[in-house]
Amino acid sequence: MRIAIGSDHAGFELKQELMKFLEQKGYSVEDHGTHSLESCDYPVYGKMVAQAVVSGMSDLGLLICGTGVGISLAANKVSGIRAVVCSEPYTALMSRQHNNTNVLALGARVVGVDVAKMIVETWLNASFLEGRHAQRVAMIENDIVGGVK
Ligand SMILES: O=C(CO)[C@H](O)[C@H](O)COP(=O)(O)O
Repeated sequence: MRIAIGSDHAGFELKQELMKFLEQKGYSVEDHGTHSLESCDYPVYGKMVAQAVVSGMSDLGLLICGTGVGISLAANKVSGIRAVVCSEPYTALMSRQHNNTNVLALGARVVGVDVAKMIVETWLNASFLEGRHAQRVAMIENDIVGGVK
C-alpha cells in the first residue's frame, strides 16, 4: 500500500517518526514535506497529500500539524477526500468502517508518538463496511441530502 504523508513544521518530528514506523511495517511512503522545523503553511501540505490520493498516486494520506485541524480542513477542500482528525483509535477505526476516510490527520501537539502509532495502525488495518454506509458516504460525495443539492 502507498501512503502519502505530509506535515507543517509543528508536525515535522512526528511525521519523521511515523515514516520510520510505516516503512518498518512494509508500507511504501511518499513524503510530501515539510522537510524541517522552519515555520510553514499547513494548507500547502494538506492539499499536496490530498491531490496525491485523489490522483491515485497514493492509496491513502496521512497529515500532521499542531492539532490536525487546519491540515484536515485543507485536505477536505479537495473533491473526493474524506479526511478525519483523530486523537484516539476508536474514531480512527469507525472513520474507516463507516465513513471510508482516505486521509487521517493527527495533531502532534495533542497526541504522543505511541498513541499516534496506535491510531495510524488501527486506521490502516480497518476497512470500509459498505452496506448502509455506502449510501451515506455517497450522499456526502454527491452533496445530496434530502434530494436537495
Ligand atoms: O495546528 C495547526 C493548524 O491547525 C498548525 O500546526 C498551527 O496553527 C501552527 O501554529 P504556529 O505557527 O504557532 O506554530
